[in-house]
Amino acid sequence: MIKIVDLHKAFGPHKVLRGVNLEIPEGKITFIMGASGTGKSVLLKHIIGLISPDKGQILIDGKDITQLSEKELMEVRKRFGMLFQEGALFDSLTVGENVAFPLREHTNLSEKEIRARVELKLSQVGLLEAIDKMPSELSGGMKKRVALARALALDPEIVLFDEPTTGLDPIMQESISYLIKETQERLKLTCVVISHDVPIAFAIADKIAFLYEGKVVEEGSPEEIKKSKHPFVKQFIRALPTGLKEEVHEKE
Ligand SMILES: Nc1ncnc2c1ncn2[C@@H]1O[C@H](COP(=O)(O)OP(=O)(O)OP(=O)(O)O)[C@@H](O)[C@H]1O
Repeated sequence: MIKIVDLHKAFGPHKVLRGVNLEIPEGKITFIMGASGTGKSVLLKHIIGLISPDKGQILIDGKDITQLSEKELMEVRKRFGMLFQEGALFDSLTVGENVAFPLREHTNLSEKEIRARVELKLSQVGLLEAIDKMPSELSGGMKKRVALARALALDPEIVLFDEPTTGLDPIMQESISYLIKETQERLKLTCVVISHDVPIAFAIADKIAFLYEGKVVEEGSPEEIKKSKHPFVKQFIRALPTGLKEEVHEKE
């Protein structure tokens, strides 16, 4: 289990996180939602120790990772898979080489073992046939699938997703969401997903937490969130178009 306790982070005068408290249950999908610029990505980066807080704790199985050395953090990070917003495949490497990349970086597996693992991970996302293709030959959704295969290459226990469906058409969004859900259930992963997508969160999340003004203001199952009385949460889940949502948000 990941427990975030009273987390504070400012960049200069800009206080982004102002006392975040959140429990992320093991073997479940937790969505972190909130308006643009509220600090969702900053929070995610704290969870893997890429940013250290001004105050507060991140407990992973009871151990506070904010107190670890860089070397100890590297060990903790081996338990994580990450799928960043831009997908970030290496354009000059084939799909197979992209998935092999973390295996070459972090393991001593033989070439034969790497090939077998890459084939397994690509077949888990339904893209084995693309193994020798270049990223430029793939659609946006296929790239996300490859990025997911790469995030799963090291058999992580915890996978962090930063907006996994952004930039995809609605059909592809749904397909990637169900792939995440199906993979999470099959591999019993702990998933943390940052997303703006309310229907997808309601469809696949076990838990949803809303970040607003630097704090978690609402958390619970999708059913509980639907009944939220918090004005921001109510507005957000009414799924107004983004521009409009920000206008309403500013007027508050
Ligand atoms: N390294 C940094 N230095 C200075 N400011 C930063 C840094 N990282 C993030 N910020 C600021 O922190 C705020 C929160 O950023 P963050 O990327 O976490 O937002 P977000 O909620 O993920 O937004 P979006 O939904 O648009 O991705 C922003 O105002 C951003 O400019």
